[in-house]
Amino acid sequence: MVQLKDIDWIGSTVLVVTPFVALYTICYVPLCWQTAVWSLAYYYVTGLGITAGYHRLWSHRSYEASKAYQWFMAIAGAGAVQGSIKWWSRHHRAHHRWTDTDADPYSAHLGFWHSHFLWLFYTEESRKGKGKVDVSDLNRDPVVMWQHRNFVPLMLFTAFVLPTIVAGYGWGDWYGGFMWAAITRLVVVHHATFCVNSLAHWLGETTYDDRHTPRDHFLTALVTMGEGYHNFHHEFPSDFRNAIKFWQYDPTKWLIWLASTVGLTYNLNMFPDNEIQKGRLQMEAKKIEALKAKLNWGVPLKDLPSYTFEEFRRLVKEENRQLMIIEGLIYNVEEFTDHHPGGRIFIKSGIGRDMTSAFNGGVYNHHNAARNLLQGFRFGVLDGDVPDLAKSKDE
Ligand code: HEM
Repeated sequence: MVQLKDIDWIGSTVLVVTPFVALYTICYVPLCWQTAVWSLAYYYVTGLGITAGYHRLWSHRSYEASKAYQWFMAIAGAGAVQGSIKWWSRHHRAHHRWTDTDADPYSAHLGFWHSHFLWLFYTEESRKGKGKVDVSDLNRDPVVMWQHRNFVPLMLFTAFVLPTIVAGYGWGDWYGGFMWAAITRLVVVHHATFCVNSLAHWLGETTYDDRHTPRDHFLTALVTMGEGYHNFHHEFPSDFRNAIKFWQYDPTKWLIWLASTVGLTYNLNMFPDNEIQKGRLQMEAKKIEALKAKLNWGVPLKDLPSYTFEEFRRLVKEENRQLMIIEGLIYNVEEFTDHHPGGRIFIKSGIGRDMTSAFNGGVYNHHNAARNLLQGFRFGVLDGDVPDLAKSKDE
């Protein structure tokens, strides 16, 4: 049960109030084209600061980067108002290590809205002791520690002051700059990032592993700058990519790769393709097995009774059973005689005999359809050999 003292009142107020301000902006604040372009551009800058910087560089160390790139990402990410790199990465590593458990800060098992943003309402105190992870590398990182120490003024400047003064000095739209490029842009970046923890655990395919909730979906990728191939990401978190196909939307990967062509990023980590394909095929095989289980494949061989040839003949002669032998198995064709696509006569001629040769080309080489049908007619397993006289002739 959540107690009042467990609530982080400042963070919660910001999270609740900003969407209403954004709604007011959309309805009543005029938007000129320069501010529209700037808001969109700054949305990408701050969003990529989170996905390429906070997430793939610092939380997962999936690639390395020059100092200039690191400073840029640390400053850009601060403008997304999602805590410092150190704070963010600690929670994110806990999320990966303890996915879907009580120690997962944004466990999808606690509901869509909990994983989307309600988890942020709880104070640090109430989360203490849960999901411990190693962040010693971050503590040693000078860029990360500088950003952590100076986070509040840096965040206020990059999230609110910078977008406003660019629009103000640039084309005289101080009010629009603040309402659109600062507040509304921030709300969109917030909820886009939050979708990685909520939507990406609800919508789509479990392409590589279905033991946990992360899923792959194009729509989530679209709103999260490519982070929507989340099943892949949880399976191979050290890979700098989230999408591995060229046609899948992953602008974060494109940026990291582009930066590598001019030396700003390097050592881009990719999980061996052989292992990726293994995971994918295992899941495909599982899906096929589930589909197979829905079909009737006949009585399993191990459950069939055994009959000697003499017992088989007695059943045919004395009890008038419509049985024939094909490849060591006895089939009851009683119901099938009148439906045989090859005609009644051929089936009748096989009763009480071994028709292996005729069935397999001696008379007609049957297709898969016939072999599948046969499974439904299983009657028993033949114990021993068939006398030559009872075998079909090729005619
Ligand atoms: C229970 C056993 C059998 C089953 C389930 C079965 C099933 C079928 C099926 C589904 C076809 C359609 C084509 C295909 O799928 O290959 C077919 C065609 C045919 N079957 Fe059978 N069959 C059986 C036994 C036999 C036997 C013992 C003979 C011969 C002695 C025979 C002779 C033929 C011939 C000649 C055709 C071709 C018909 C045509 O296309 O004109 N079948 N059978």
